[in-house]
Amino acid sequence: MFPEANKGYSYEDCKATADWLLAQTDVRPTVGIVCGSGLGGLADMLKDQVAFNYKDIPNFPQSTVHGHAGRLVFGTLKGRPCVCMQGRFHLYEGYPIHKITLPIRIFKLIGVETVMLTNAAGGLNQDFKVGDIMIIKDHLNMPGFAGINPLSGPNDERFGVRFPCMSDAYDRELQQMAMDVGQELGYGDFLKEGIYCVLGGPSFETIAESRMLHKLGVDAVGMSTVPEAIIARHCGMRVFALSLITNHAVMDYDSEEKANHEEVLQTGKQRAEQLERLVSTMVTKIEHNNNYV
Ligand SMILES: O=P(O)(O)O[C@@H]1C[C@H](O)[C@@H](CO)O1
Ligand SMILES: Nc1nc2[nH]cnc2c(=O)[nH]1
Repeated sequence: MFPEANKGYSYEDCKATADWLLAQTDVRPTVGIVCGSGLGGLADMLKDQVAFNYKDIPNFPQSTVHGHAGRLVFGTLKGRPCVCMQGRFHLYEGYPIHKITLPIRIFKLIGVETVMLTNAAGGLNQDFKVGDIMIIKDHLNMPGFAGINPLSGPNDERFGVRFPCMSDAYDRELQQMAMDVGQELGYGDFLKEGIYCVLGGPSFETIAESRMLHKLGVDAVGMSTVPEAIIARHCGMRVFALSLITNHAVMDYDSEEKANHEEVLQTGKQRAEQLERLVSTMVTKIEHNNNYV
């Protein structure tokens, strides 16, 4: 009934990868973090690290993008057991969507309860500045409009239901926590919230595309995160996501600005410290069983 290409990984495949990882480390993470472009420094915050190169993990794809190291790092963050993807996978790398999101199901099977996704994105909201951190409150899944959804194909109820709700994709308590922590840390001036739109990439947006997305109410545009959020919600994990606004999406034919990956990585470096502090402080406040203390 379903074409072979749409089948993805079976529950047993995912379990085999999860069991392989659990046999190599005593760390039992309840928080899983995904580092966006240029944001891999988040993984370096973990203490007592046990790290695996993606090429050594059964079933894992390889990172092909500059700024994505390709390591899965286990460790503790201020005493809390965490796992961190230092590098993620994107549709434009040529991977089928099921492969991109495989690590999120592995997170679930090793005991992760809360997923924290980070990305680099182009700002469409005219009030946003380069260097702003946007807490994602909702998304537009553009590839999904064309049927490219990580849940397409047969559904395995051991992960979740056939038709998962997405109106609560981004946990409101965690959004509030991020705002509170950001205020406490003095980040009020550059902490924003908004709607993220995923496109397939790798080409950046034309002016017409950026204008269209802006009219649709999109605040930031990127090439990731949404498939991961869908898979995480499908299997019942809480999701928090943020975008670092690394560049302005060009919306004016007179503009000299040109989006480029070097600028994206450079902005990541400039905001790395604050982003790391925001995420690590949040982790210390996320208690086992997803309570916010
Ligand atoms: O992995 P993220 O979404 O942070 O990466 C963004 C999108 C492209 O991969 C790249 C463009 O510079 O950054
Ligand atoms: N699609 C898209 N992805 C990005 N990642 C970082 N900046 C951008 C951008 O301007 N557009």
